[in-house]
Amino acid sequence: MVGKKSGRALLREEGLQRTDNNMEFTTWPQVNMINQKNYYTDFLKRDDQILALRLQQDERLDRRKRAAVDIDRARAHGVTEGVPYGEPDPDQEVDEDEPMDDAGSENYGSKTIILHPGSQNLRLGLATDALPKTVPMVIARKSDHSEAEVSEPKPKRLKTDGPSEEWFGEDFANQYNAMAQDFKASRRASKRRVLPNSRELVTKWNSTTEPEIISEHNDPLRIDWTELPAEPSKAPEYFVGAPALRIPEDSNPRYKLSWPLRRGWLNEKDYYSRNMLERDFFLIMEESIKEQLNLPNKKDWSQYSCVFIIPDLYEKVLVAQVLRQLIVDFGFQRVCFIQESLAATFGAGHGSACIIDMGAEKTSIACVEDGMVIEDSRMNLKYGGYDMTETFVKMMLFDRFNYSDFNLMRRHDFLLAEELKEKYTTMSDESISVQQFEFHLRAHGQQTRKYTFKLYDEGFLAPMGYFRPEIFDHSDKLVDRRKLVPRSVDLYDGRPNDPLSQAQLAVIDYARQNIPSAVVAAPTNPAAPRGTPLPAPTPSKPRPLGLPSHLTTNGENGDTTPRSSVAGSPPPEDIGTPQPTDNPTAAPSTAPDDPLTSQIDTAALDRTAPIMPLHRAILTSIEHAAGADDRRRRDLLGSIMVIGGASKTPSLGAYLELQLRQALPQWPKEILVAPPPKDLDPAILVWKGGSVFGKLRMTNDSWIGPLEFDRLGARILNYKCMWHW
Ligand SMILES: Nc1ncnc2c1ncn2[C@@H]1O[C@H](COP(=O)(O)OP(=O)(O)OP(=O)(O)O)[C@@H](O)[C@H]1O
Repeated sequence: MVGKKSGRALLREEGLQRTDNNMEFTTWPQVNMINQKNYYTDFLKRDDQILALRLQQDERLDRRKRAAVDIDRARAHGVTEGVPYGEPDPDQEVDEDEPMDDAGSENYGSKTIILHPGSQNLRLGLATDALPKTVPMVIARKSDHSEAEVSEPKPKRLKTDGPSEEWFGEDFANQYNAMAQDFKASRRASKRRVLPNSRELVTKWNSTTEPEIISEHNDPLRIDWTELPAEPSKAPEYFVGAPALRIPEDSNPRYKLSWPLRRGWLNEKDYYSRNMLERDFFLIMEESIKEQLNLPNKKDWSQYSCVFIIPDLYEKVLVAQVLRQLIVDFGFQRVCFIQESLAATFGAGHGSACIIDMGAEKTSIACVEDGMVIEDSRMNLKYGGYDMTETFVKMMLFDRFNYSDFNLMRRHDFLLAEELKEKYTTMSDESISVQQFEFHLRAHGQQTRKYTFKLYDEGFLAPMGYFRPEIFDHSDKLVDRRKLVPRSVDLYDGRPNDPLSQAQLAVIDYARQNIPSAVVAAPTNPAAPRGTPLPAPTPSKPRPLGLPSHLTTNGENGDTTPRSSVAGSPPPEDIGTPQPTDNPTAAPSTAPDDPLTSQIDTAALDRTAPIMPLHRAILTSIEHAAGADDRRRRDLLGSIMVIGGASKTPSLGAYLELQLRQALPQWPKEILVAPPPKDLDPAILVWKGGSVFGKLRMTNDSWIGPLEFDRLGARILNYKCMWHW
């Protein structure tokens, strides 16, 4: 047996046993292995070891002590005055969700500011206000040129000579004609009268009718342009909000307009430095609080709390920066965050709903149940009211609109386009026929021109773009994405950690397969021009509408196991940690053990604009929320609520309902699309929800104060968000 051991092993054994010189084998202290059976630690397992929870506990104790002192004082006062103190009923529980207005001597919400920034509009107000103030989310800064002088006209003309049918390229012409044909067919099918030459009537009239010139004193509705001092050097450095939009194009000095938020992201395309971009973003809010809420002195802001409303699929880097700004620079007493969809349910007073928020440049969809956003149902589609405006203008120009110089980059043209869209787009096909309208073009320093024009189906086909988004121009939606603002990554493993959902992955998958213009080439291949589609992904099997796409996203490998929620215990230092800015693509592209990110190259997320037809997206979101639970599916299908400014297009809800019913014929009676209750303006519903939230007692748990921020920085969000941060 001994002979079988190697000589070296024998020597080692012998050496270990030899103590004949009475010396230890090593002077290094020997640590014995811990017996795993008896091993125990409560490190980070008790609430009192977590600063955020400890402070919260202390605050509660303080409040109780103060209340006890108040009661003692009231009792003593009662004795001296001879009026007995009315003891509270000990059996009566305090309703944590009850608004705080009754809680103190002063009106609680009057010192809470609600901020909801959007791509086009910032909404802000005090929690006690019935309605928010709406400020265009734009800033004008002194510059050598106006924005229209330095950028190409919008809608983008691919060809400027030749007939207007060729201006926007063959793709647009084909899609527009196909939509018009389908519309004609559907009108015939529903027994509506269709005249064969309607479009010819429109193009003929528009191409031959000249505008009428109206002298300034005969124009009753002149624009109030923003006035500038006669001496250019005394002109203010910047203007914010509506006055910025009213600065004449030819002003001296020139001003250039910037929109720091685009498509719900920071606008990296129009800025050259992250500092400038963030400075403008916060400056618009700061000036608006000063002016609109009448709080000119920043020192007073320390008495105010702030509820900040963020998208459902937010970017951690931005939220972390907002927290820093609100606490450190604005000096608010405390700050809390709430997601848009959840705020919408608060505003509407519903516990559960499927919220479709159609804004200017993004449309978000999420299912909310019992006060929680269902994580895997969240979607953020990059189209909205602006895409519809642009498409409407394109369609009119295609049909020889007599104001052929239309350019949405010019301030007065942008405002005019918004006006025409609000007046003449509709999704009710009853009102479609060749009709004559007029508008006034009021440009600074020029006489007013009155145009008379004809419209046929353009006002119907433009909002149809939500259901056939190939017609929208997606070409510049991802230009310069991640140029300035890096993606958030986990501090420990360096993996991207912004929230993502199965529903959003399904959208990206759809866009890659079906909408080539939504996909841009990988930046690693410098030879490929922007806008070149990615190499075609493996073709997926056609997916019928309504089939749970969470079962088909992995479908390539036959894995049809439903995914569990993304939720899990947050990594301890999981904050919006930026990675180096100059190469986003340097991020580890897949996270093999994360079921979500392992499905897709995460760098590819930035190269695909999430685009999907609206009705299809809603069903996909609901499928991810409901899974195999039919009761939940039925509930969600019956509580679809369409909100946001772009949802105000007449009859959009009814048309959407029809599309959903056609897509899911097996659930005809369950599907219900409703506007917000009580005639609430759909554009301000989210803000309204934020104001309700700001007045709830329970929000006390999500407030973040300067002390907590000082100690933990943005990591505090791990403990203070109502959802998995
Ligand atoms: N009556 C109306 N009819 C059609 N569209 C409208 C109407 N009123 C406003 N809109 C559109 O609503 C959009 C603005 O909506 P909203 O203020 O909700 O957007 P936002 O919150 O600024 O943007 P986002 O959600 O994309 O960040 C604009 O495109 C505007 O043209």
